[in-house]
Amino acid sequence: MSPLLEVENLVVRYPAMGRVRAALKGAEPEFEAVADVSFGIKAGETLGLVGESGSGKSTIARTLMGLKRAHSGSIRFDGREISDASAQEYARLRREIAMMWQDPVGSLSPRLTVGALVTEPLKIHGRRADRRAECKRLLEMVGLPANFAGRFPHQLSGGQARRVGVARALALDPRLVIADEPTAGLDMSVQAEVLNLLAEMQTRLGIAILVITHNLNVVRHITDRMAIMYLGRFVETGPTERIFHAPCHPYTEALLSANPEPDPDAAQARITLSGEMPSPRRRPEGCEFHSRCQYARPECARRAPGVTEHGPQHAFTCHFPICGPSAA
Ligand SMILES: Nc1ncnc2c1ncn2[C@@H]1O[C@H](COP(=O)(O)OP(=O)(O)OP(=O)(O)O)[C@@H](O)[C@H]1O
Repeated sequence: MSPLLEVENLVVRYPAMGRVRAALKGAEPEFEAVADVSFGIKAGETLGLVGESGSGKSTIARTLMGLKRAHSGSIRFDGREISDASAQEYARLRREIAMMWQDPVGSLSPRLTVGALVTEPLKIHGRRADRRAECKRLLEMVGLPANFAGRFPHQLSGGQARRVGVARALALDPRLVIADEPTAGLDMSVQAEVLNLLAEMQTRLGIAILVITHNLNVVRHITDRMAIMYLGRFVETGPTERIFHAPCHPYTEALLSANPEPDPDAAQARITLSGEMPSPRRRPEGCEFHSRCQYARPECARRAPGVTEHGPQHAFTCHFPICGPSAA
């Protein structure tokens, strides 16, 4: 089955500073927030995008939604190139690609009722439907009683607001949902409820989901595959369970070790990364992770690593991986 979404060699740039200032300083006027990223997602599959703040996750989401233009590379949705789509075409595409924003209460208009919020996408896209019946159907689908339609966002708990966000995202029967930090700010028990809901929606509706998160528990709970981002690049990609069991990239190892684990032995093995992620405005020479890598050798500062395939759908970029010989 060919992927529903195929991204190839995507590069997204932002202005580094004012153009005149950049020219005066002899600096590059733009920098790459996303640098040569490729991935695909099939219908019914969930891909997790993980990385520290500033690694470029939201920029990928914004580019897929047509809110930011790609500098180069290709984005194909259902076989169609969409990276150069017009604003009108993107407006149509939003029926098929839905976004679940990070802050559900903040992203829901405070003056609209839940009923109006959930059915607003139908109105925007001129879809004829019995809105009251659609609202009931969507609320029931996400486990909320129909009488929630009369409530306002401030009357919802965090978990209920997240459910309304899911219902709204599903209103137009999308084929791809981009979920930005779907559990941020929720208690552990509510997080599990929301994740179960997403997993259930995916199985029931066969949609593809791209989950963007810092939270590795979220990734482990609902994704089939994961991509670890550092400075706008993927440093490791592969099946989620495989990476959790045997990561190859030292950055992945450090992220996994920092994940809260009930097992005290695992907690002792926590790796603390030195310093902060460098700025993509001034990329380090060689391997871009070398300044923070506990295994770095002189060669790492000199030469950027290429992509190494390590078994089915598993790949990484590191000169001295921690996973041993390829299991391909
Ligand atoms: N509008 C913008 N103009 C200039 N630089 C930007 C803009 N938006 C993001 N950046 C920069 O691009 C890089 C990637 O940012 P991005 O928000 O995509 O990262 P992220 O991984 O989603 O972070 P977070 O988890 O905090 O949302 C960062 O260096 C950020 O400072």
